[in-house]
Amino acid sequence: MTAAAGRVLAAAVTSAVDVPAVPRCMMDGYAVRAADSGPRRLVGAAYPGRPFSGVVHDGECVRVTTGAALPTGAEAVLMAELADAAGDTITARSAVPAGKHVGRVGEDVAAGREVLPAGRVLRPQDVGLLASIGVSRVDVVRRPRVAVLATGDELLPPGSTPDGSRIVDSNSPMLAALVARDGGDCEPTRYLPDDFDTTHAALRDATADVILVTGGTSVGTEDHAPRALADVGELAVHGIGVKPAGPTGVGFVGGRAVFLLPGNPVSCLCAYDLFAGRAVRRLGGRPVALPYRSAVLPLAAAVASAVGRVDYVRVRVEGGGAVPLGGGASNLSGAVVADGFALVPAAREEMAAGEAVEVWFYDGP
Ligand SMILES: Nc1nc2c(c(=O)[nH]1)N[C@H]1C(S)=C(S)[C@@H](COP(=O)(O)OP(=O)(O)OC[C@H]3O[C@@H](n4cnc5c(N)ncnc54)[C@H](O)[C@@H]3O)O[C@H]1N2
Ligand code: MOO
Repeated sequence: MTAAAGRVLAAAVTSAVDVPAVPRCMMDGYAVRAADSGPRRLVGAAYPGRPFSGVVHDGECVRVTTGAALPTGAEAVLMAELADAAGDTITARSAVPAGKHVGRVGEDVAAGREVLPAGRVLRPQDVGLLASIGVSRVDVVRRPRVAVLATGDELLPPGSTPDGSRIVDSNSPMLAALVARDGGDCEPTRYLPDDFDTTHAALRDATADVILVTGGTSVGTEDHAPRALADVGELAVHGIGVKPAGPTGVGFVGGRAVFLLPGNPVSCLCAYDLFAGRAVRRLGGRPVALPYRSAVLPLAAAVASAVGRVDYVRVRVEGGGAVPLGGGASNLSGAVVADGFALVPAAREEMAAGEAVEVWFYDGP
């Protein structure tokens, strides 16, 4: 069942049983009849899993520990600290009303109650609760499989040292971490040279639910992905009013969603978060909205934008304000020092210092 934590429940779970199944003692002490007063004779003991087999009558009591089934006939538990024991005679220092320190049947979970709805992302305590009602297997939504096709003759796989004009692929490990966060599973990255036929074949042969292509999305002579996708499937969108991430493309091959993510690492991050991540989350049964907590903060400085374009602005939070950071789309360090990002709406040409802006925090929900 531990493996179910973090997964999305496919169907609601209803409890077939009461928890607890019997009235239980909530304190260490003595199980007594409430109407009874005066000294009581100790007639036995009950422990969790080892109930008292007799019946408690007036003038009697049974030693109990927390979690023991309340013995038949008993109505309350007298806490050990409130009792004086002299041999087998137990005297209460104060009255014990019926029901005192007794957990009722089904007080945790009543039989017939829906304990977890479909679509729930299972938390550790959910898994524990499922175990407590005797459920050892649940149906969960399959994790979407995601293929990453990293294009570029210049790329060296992670683990390499940058070598002159050859750079180390930073997009794939970042995407694998983003996909894992969103409940998907990335296949090992496929490295593709800047070549139309290879890109075309890789798109045609991919079997994953979602295909992420990084690099080669723009209009350069070596940018083959848009044409390859248009030829092998459908290029529904190419070029969006978002900066960075302008060359992003979206399409399909044989019913699989394909996202063309720009090679510049910050653009890749932005395009994944604003577009591809939604598909991964949706296919895995999770909420599609950005998985980031947000807060409305005043901008510490003006931000220039353009009408018709959404700007993805990395910000640091300082003194309660959002400080816009510079740094281009090719410099991932800008997104590393940022606490989060703000989006300048398409209708705005700029945002002024002091204006309230919604900041999405990279650190998560
Ligand atoms: N004439 C134009 N040139 C460019 C335009 C444009 O509209 N007209 N758009 C610019 C924008 S915006 C971006 S973003 C980039 C998009 O480039 P591509 O998606 O075609 O990506 P590449 O050219 O292959 O690479 C860009 C840049 O990113 C580096 N890169 C690529 N893959 C990775 C990776 N896996 N890990 C790390 N870095 C990677 C690559 O080496 C390049 O430096 O195009 C502009 N040009
Ligand atoms: O997507 Mo590009 O990053 O605007 O340079």
